[in-house]
Amino acid sequence: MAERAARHCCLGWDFSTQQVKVVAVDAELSVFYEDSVHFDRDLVEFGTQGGVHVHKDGLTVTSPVLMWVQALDIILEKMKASGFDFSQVLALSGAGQQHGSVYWKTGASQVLTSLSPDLPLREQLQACFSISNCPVWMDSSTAAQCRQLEAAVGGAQALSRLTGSRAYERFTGNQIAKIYQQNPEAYSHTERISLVSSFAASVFLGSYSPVDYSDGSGMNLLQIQDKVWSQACLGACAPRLEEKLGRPVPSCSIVGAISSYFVQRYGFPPECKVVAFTGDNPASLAGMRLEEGDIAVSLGTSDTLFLWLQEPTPALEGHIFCNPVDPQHYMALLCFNGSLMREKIRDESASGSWSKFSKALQSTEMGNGGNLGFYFDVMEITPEIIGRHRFSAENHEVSAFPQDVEIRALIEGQFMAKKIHAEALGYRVMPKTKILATGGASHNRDLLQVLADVFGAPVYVIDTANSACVGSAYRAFHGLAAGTDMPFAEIVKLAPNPRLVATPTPGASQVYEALLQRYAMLEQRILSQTRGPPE
Ligand SMILES: Nc1ncnc2c1ncn2[C@@H]1O[C@H](COP(=O)(O)OP(=O)(O)O)[C@@H](O)[C@H]1O
Ligand SMILES: O=C(CO)[C@@H](O)[C@H](O)COP(=O)(O)O
Repeated sequence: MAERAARHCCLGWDFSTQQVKVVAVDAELSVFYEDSVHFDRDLVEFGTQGGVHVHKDGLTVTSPVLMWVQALDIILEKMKASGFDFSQVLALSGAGQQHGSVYWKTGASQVLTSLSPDLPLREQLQACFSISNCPVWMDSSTAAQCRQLEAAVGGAQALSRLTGSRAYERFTGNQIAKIYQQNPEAYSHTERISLVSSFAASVFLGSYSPVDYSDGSGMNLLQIQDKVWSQACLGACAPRLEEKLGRPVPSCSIVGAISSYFVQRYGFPPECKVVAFTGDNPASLAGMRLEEGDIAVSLGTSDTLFLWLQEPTPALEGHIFCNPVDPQHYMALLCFNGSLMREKIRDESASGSWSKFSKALQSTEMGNGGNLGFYFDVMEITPEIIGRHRFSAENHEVSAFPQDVEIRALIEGQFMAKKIHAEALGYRVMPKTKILATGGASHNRDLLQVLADVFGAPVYVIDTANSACVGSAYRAFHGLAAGTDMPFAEIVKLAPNPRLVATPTPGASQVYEALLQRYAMLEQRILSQTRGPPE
């Protein structure tokens, strides 16, 4: 058999809600290997749906930490079986679903540093966690802790100025506060708290990895301008929290060399560097190489919309994070529920088939004959609305739509909400605006056509929908150049340009101008009905 040519590369990982994914990117920035392990399908023994367990209260949402560990075992074994040459890996980095937290039990660091290469990780790490089911970003059970945190720092606006966001239920500080209040024993037996991103980095390092500034901005604990933990926030959440979190680091830091476990078991070179892992949205920003004026839309388990910002402008809606590739800058992010609702409507109205779902989008007209819908089976994040609400062209609430109309109402509604809330943050579509789409649903061209029509801007994709993985591999290359002051844009200048996949249909702006106004008005109507009169 011909010898495979050596191909130096960096690996990019993504520990997202529904799967663990990896890509290998070579020195010319070409992706030459991609793999994934899907939690529901490949790890059925954990019994997750969409990668999570929704608890009886409908608010608490967790994922088993050992499922993530075992997924890593499986994907590495798959790579080995395919003949992947680990000896060529110069560096690796990765991403994690944001806000989720992992609780390492006292003594776990000892286990991490002395893993035997003869055994899988799952067998050796199973006693290492004081909480086996980790709170994840879909959890909305910490309203009480959010109010406590805001009160402690002088209100929602003050917290937003400090940490980039008002208190959000899914943000890690509030989740830690709940664990401390409801399970103080487990909290006191915890020696380290990681984000999903820094947990994954810790496994590769064989010791605790610090949290990076960008993912750390999703905790309601980090002062985003000073890049230090806020003592007021730490104190409001739980005692001795600073020592359990460790010191945060710039996102492009090399946090160490890979653990000898991976060298001996898989053949990584001992000098392979681990670059700080970050959140999946910050990693996607890196993978999509955003430019000023562009807007990125990630259509994954969650839908997110993000922008590069020079200056932070924290508000009561949306989030400001430290920028993952430029320590002087920031990014804005809005988060919405995404694919799980699309899948539900696909199952109900398109017999579970994406191609029938697409046909419904093709056979219905822009503007849907004036029919509008809001579909939130679980509490929406931006804004907080629950339930399904359908309106006729005359703004009368109706109980059902024909199947095709239902599908278009869902997709137009999801995209109109994104445009309205991005504009509330000050974003404006400009003549040179590009929309960069990524995530699993960006495979669907009919869906991207609606996105182009609603926003009135062209939609582009990069060659893989896994921008968080690709961005992680790019960040690993950037980490290798640390110390040379090489800007990230210089590192990725050879990367393939995004491809145009949809341009606005003529007449779209007239149709959606009116519809957007109605959507915003109806959204306010639903909000005032569900929230009741102002206090
Ligand atoms: N053709 C398609 N049309 C619409 N959605 C799709 C299509 N193919 C996959 N998806 C959606 O992509 C989702 C997974 O997206 P992905 O970005 O990989 O998720 P995550 O990174 O959050 O685990 C699936 O839940 C599925 O609903
Ligand atoms: O909560 C947020 C962002 O604030 C989510 O975007 C999570 O980061 C989950 O990401 P996916 O698994 O959907 O990519």
